[in-house]
Amino acid sequence: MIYLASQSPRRRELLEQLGVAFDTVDAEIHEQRLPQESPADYVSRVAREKAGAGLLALAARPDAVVLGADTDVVLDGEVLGKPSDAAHAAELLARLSGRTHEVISAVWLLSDRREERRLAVSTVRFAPLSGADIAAYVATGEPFGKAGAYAVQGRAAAFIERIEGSYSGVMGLPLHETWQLLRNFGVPAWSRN
Ligand SMILES: Cc1cn([C@H]2C[C@H](O)[C@@H](COP(=O)(O)OP(=O)(O)OP(=O)(O)O)O2)c(=O)[nH]c1=O
Repeated sequence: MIYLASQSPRRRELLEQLGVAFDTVDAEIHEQRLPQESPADYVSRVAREKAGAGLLALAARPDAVVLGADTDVVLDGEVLGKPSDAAHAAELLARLSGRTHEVISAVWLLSDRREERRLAVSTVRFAPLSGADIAAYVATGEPFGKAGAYAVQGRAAAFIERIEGSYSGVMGLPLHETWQLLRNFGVPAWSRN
């Protein structure tokens, strides 16, 4: 049985899109980048810790395969994270304005016998935004709970000139990479009715 170690409704929807039967498991972990840790290493570690916490919580089920994922926005080597309030959201969006940034998504599959990871790195180009654009977007409430203070699948689509990489990865779960991992673990996608 597959378990998604995530509270994110977006990840649930994305995994449903693959047609895989799964359940969710609670896996709250503390997310903090270590000194000297690269953004990709950080995102990967957090995703693995989520999956590991899920596996631990399911110790009673030896057949469990747990999926953990993490997504972050990286600009000039800095991990932007989620906005703490409206002013922080506006500040993050002003930094992304007119520039290209990276979105790193890591996905891990863990069982008590094996573990495997895939990473999806995408580049996203934002149009130059005015102060009014940013204020209007923050007022929608959409930036909250999102890495980099925007949602590609929401109204921020209006700001995005170009994406290269994995659209589902930018949303939070890179589906091609997830499908590859599931196959390697012997879980057929499209298995759900
Ligand atoms: C860049 C971007 C991020 N996001 C979201 C995806 C992730 O849910 C969130 C990044 O935070 P994460 O820490 O990756 O995930 P989460 O806290 O939402 O969920 P959980 O830890 O329970 O799995 O930002 C979008 O929805 N759209 C986007 O365009």
